[in-house]
Amino acid sequence: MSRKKTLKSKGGSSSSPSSALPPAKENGQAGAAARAKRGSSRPRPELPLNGAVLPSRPSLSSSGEFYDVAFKVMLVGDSGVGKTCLLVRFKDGAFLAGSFISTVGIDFRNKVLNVDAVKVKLQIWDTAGQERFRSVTHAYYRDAHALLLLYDVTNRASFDNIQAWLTEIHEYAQQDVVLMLLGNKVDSTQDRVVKREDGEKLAKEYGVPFMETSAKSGLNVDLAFTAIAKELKHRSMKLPNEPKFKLHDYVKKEVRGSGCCGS
Ligand SMILES: Nc1nc2c(ncn2[C@@H]2O[C@H](COP(=O)(O)OP(=O)(O)OP(=O)(O)O)[C@@H](O)[C@H]2O)c(=O)[nH]1
Ligand SMILES: [Mg+2]
Repeated sequence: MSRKKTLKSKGGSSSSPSSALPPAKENGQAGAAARAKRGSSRPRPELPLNGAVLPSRPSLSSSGEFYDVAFKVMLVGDSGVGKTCLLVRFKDGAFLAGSFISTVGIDFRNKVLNVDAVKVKLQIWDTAGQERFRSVTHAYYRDAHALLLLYDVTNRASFDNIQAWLTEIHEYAQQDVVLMLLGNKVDSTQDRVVKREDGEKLAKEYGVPFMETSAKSGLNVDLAFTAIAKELKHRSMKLPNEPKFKLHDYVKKEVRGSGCCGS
């Protein structure tokens, strides 16, 4: 993808609730991609854009779990950075070792988290990083409440492409989308080519929270999704006297380093 230094300003964000949400089955697969490819109707709306805030009347997800509020999170970044593995680690607590199977189009998984006694359902969309699927994923940005943007610390090009991804996000996503930068594969210490400080510097430049992760070891994986869930929950359900949740501060406090001593 081409690299652009400056972010383009967006010509007004649409907040129509005709959001791209999944078909009835719990873990969507090719159906969503096929629909997007056909350019026909996007997945059936299910949640309003600000989340389904119904604390007094919990909803039942298709997996049979109750939830109070639901949000859509998208994983984006170059092919091979570990988006699918990150999602599988978070959802199933396992690592997909072995040969790399690139995602085709788009896929999703649901997970319900307990955030301050509120059940938050995250509907997590795993996009294909390959350039040829870019037009498919563009169609889904608009309805995302949060984006996790990944690069691979063992692949310099994936880091260099972050600015281009940010340009794309600025162009297609909602202006107030919650964004977090993740440097994945920190377990591969021998192959690391992107220093933690480089990731921190870039994140600071763009004002986004940052952490390094490993889908293989599980480092910071739950934290990344929990932090997003907390931010979204607080945004949609803030009580009058409740202090504002500060995502940056929370991440700084909770993040674990990849070194020996959890620094
Ligand atoms: N060492 C290590 N390898 C990882 C990690 N995460 C993913 N991988 C490996 O990296 C390769 C790509 O992982 P995927 O999760 O499929 O990458 P992706 O970002 O989903 O790629 P696309 O679907 O093409 O966009 C696989 O061989 C994984 O086993 C990690 O944290 N550490
Ligand atoms: Mg994938």
